[in-house]
Amino acid sequence: MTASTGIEIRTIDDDDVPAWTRAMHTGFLRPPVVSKEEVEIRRAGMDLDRTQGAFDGGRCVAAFRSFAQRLTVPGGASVAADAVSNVSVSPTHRRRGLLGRMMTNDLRLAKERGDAAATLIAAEWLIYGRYGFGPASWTTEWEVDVARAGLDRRYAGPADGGRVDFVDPGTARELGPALHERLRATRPGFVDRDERWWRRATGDLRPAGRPWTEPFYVVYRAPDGAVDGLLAYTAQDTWEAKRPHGTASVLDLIAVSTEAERALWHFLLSVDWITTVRSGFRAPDDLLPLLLPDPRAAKVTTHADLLWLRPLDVPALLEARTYAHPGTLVVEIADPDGYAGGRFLLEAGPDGAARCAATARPADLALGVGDLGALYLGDESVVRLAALGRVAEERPGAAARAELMLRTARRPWCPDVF
Ligand SMILES: CC(=O)SCCNC(=O)CCNC(=O)[C@H](O)C(C)(C)COP(=O)(O)OP(=O)(O)OC[C@H]1O[C@@H](n2cnc3c(N)ncnc32)[C@H](O)[C@@H]1OP(=O)(O)O
Repeated sequence: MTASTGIEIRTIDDDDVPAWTRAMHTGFLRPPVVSKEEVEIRRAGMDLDRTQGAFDGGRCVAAFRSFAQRLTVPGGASVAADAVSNVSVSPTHRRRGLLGRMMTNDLRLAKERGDAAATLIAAEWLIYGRYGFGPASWTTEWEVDVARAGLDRRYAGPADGGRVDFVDPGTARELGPALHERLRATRPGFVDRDERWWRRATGDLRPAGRPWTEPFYVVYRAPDGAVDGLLAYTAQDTWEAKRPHGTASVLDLIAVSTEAERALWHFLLSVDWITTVRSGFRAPDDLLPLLLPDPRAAKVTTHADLLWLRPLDVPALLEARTYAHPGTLVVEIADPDGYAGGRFLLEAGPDGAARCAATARPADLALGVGDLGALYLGDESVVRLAALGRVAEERPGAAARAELMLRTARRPWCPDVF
């Protein structure tokens, strides 16, 4: 095995973008071809100061980049996060520490910038724990057997006076951002979507070399005319022995009210010729199964971790969110990388707001920084981690108390893969 010492890691410049993109494709098992058009599209979305490449004798063999992100936390505030993406090391150069070197550089700069946390969507479970990331939100995908669901097949639209309409991609691009912002302000785990996100999702920016299938876009308007829901889906038209066996796959379904959510799911589940609906990656406690008369018609096809979170500033993080129960807690955080370690006093008031600062008081709980990442959005159970020996209960009863404070009524959900 060759050491990584002869390999230069540096931020890239404009001339490196084609080679960097090729290196990324190589690690992601995509054909190692890069068109001029793809370079232009990618370049426009990259912050070169935050884009690293590894170069072996001038050849780019690894890619890594990060970007500024807002992450919604329990209570609806958002924190500045360092979103890590496009991590790819060529198979010829794997396991020589290249990812480790690029991650170290990136986290150091994120800490210097004052980001509260780093985030990523992990390709594999075993990669990122060593860098202090923990799985902070999970996702579930269902496949609904429409015939079994028991919904009224005579459905002719929302009964609440609202309406459901198809819109063209341009209208989806116009209406989507404001709707998403309304939802993002209420749902922990959501991350911001920029203009590029909407342009890509609506076919206005198409990465070269990958086929584009125009989705159907549907909006739900409440009785007062407000756009409260947006659905994007593709459909596959399949027949067997003169019987329709179509599948609809949800790309995005965002809604700010139960009525909107119900209307959009009911609409999709009543489209003629569609016998199977794939939900896409939803929150594990999504309403979908329980909207069906027979929830067993919705079969779980994926249940997995999605958003991983690496705390960088514990007081900033713990003060940004709210708490379901008032209380005080002293947590001792171990962070071998030195960014977020220490002992902190968290004091949550009856209004849910909290103060947090370093303290010399004895710890109630001791845990690693990655486990704080897993607990932060309220999804993981302190008691469960204590049972596993990952949270040490230094004061009897502290785990149960922390559980009451940290858990959220609805589970956090990140609908975006970045
Ligand atoms: C946020 C994202 O973009 S997720 C996408 C990640 N990319 C991919 O999965 C694409 C295919 N894989 C790759 O590109 C690479 O193998 C990477 C990026 C996963 C790892 O890069 P490498 O440069 O090989 O990692 P590096 O050598 O720094 O590994 C550091 C440690 O992590 C371990 N590790 C790295 N990847 C994995 C893995 N997939 N599974 C288990 N352990 C891993 C290494 O064994 C090493 O452990 P050690 O220090 O105990 O020996």
